[in-house]
Amino acid sequence: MKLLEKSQIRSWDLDTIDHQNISSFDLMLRAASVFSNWFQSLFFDKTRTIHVFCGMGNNGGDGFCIASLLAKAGYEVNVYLFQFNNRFSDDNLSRQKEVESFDKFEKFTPFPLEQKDLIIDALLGSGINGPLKGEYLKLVSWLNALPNKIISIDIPSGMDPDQPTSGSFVHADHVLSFEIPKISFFLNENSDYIKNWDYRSIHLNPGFVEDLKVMNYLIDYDLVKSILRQRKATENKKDFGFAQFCGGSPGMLGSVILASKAAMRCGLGRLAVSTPSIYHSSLFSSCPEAMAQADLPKNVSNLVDFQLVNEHVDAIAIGPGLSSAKESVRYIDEFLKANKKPAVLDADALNIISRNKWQPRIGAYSIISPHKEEFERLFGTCDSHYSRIQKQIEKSKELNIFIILKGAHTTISSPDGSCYYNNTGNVGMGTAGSGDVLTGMLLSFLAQGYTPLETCILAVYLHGSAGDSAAFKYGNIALIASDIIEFIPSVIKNINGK
Ligand SMILES: NC(=O)C1=CN([C@@H]2O[C@H](COP(=O)(O)OP(=O)(O)OC[C@H]3O[C@@H](n4cnc5c(N)ncnc54)[C@H](OP(=O)(O)O)[C@@H]3O)[C@@H](O)[C@H]2O)[C@@H](O)CC1
Ligand SMILES: [K+]
Repeated sequence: MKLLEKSQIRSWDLDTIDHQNISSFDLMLRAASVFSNWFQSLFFDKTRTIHVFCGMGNNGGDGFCIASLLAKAGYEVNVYLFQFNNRFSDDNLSRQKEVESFDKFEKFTPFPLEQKDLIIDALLGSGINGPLKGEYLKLVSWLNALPNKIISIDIPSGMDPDQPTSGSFVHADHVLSFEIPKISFFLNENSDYIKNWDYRSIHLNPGFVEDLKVMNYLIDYDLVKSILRQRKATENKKDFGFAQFCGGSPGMLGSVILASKAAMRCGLGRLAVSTPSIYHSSLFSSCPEAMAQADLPKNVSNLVDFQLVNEHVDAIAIGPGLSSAKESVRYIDEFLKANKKPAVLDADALNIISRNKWQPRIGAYSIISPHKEEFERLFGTCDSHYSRIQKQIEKSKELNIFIILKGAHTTISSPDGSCYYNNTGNVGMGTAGSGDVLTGMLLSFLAQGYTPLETCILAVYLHGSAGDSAAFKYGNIALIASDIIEFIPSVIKNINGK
């Protein structure tokens, strides 16, 4: 799904008014009806009073319109207008006439509310320009200290739709965004405050967004479904890719097993594993589907000759459990020199690259999947998660690589400067081996012939979804990496139908 910046949302709004021959006044009614239906499906108990807090722009106009619809639906509704200057939007002024009465505040003073009552936040929407000022600040601090449930229209008031908010904003319990979610819903800076959000279409002109160039996307079910291929009955294992996984070192076998199993569960045809031979029997007992790489003449510490590998495999993943021993450094050096195949680099491969400043040697269109610490070792420290994402995009362009920055909302950056936000996954996945499972999934899709971008999208989304299913069964405290693998089959089957 395309994620639009606030200026683009505004243009979409105007384009719809133009193309659908609808007035902005009527478009507001459409949005208010959508909100009101959604609200009634969630909060059907009509014994609680609803307090609608309206600002002076169109978000406030939505508030008046929604208050009138909810009153007609039988709710007890109180409306408040916060008029901190004289610049009303036209539609706001018109919609004020639809409610029987409202209290007006030119300066904010606190007033009592019953704890069980609900608050609808219609103070400010996507028209925000800069941090909250003056009376709004006092009002929002008061709202945030109340025990009442707050439901925001379009966006929590004060929140910047495109980037982290430098001031304060309403800490909403629920948000209904119009048409599409806002970019800022996926920023780590906001994740403690934006838990229950949803979006509903208000039927803005679809043609506008089809042609619109955007730099931000949300990875959603429809996108993943459109990428995941159906198999033909006549295909066989040779059609599903041959992958090479290189990793493991003394004491570090687990990552090899987790990655291998995850790779096979994502539909890989054949998998060869390069790992020290002392581990081959353990690997076979845990993942009999994998082949272990025999000792080859030029092996470094029982690893593999990349020139030779390149002739046979469709993709390589390298790094998990490799250690940063001298032999592993030589191994990565060899790999960077010789590899010609689509590749995934993770864990110790990234640590070795950052220590030796080999970043410019990473092959074009490779995928790297660092977590925050690995990322900062590679590219330097950042003072916020948002600035880390900006650097991620910049480095993808500069190095011509795909970067998966793992975290609460994993982001994928592509060499063309676009950024994909993921919304699956949970805190329970921050556990040993979870990243190895992702590496195995990436390797699998890459070897099956998906493009690097498709590979990143599929693996990141499905990894998070499998983690969500695992957390549903085991809880996010008990969840371990093997549980994620347990649920890969069902999440793929749910999407692909096969
Ligand atoms: N997209 C769509 O298709 C549709 C959108 N719709 C709705 O329109 C909403 C957008 O409406 P909008 O553009 O009128 O702006 P809005 O958010 O009400 O804010 C403007 C007010 O905020 C004030 N203000 C600004 N910054 C401030 C600050 N830092 N601190 C304090 N005040 C600040 C500003 O004051 P001023 O700058 O004039 O001093 C002005 O009074 C959108 O969110 C959605 O709800 C639907 O009705 C129909 C379909
Ligand atoms: K709002």
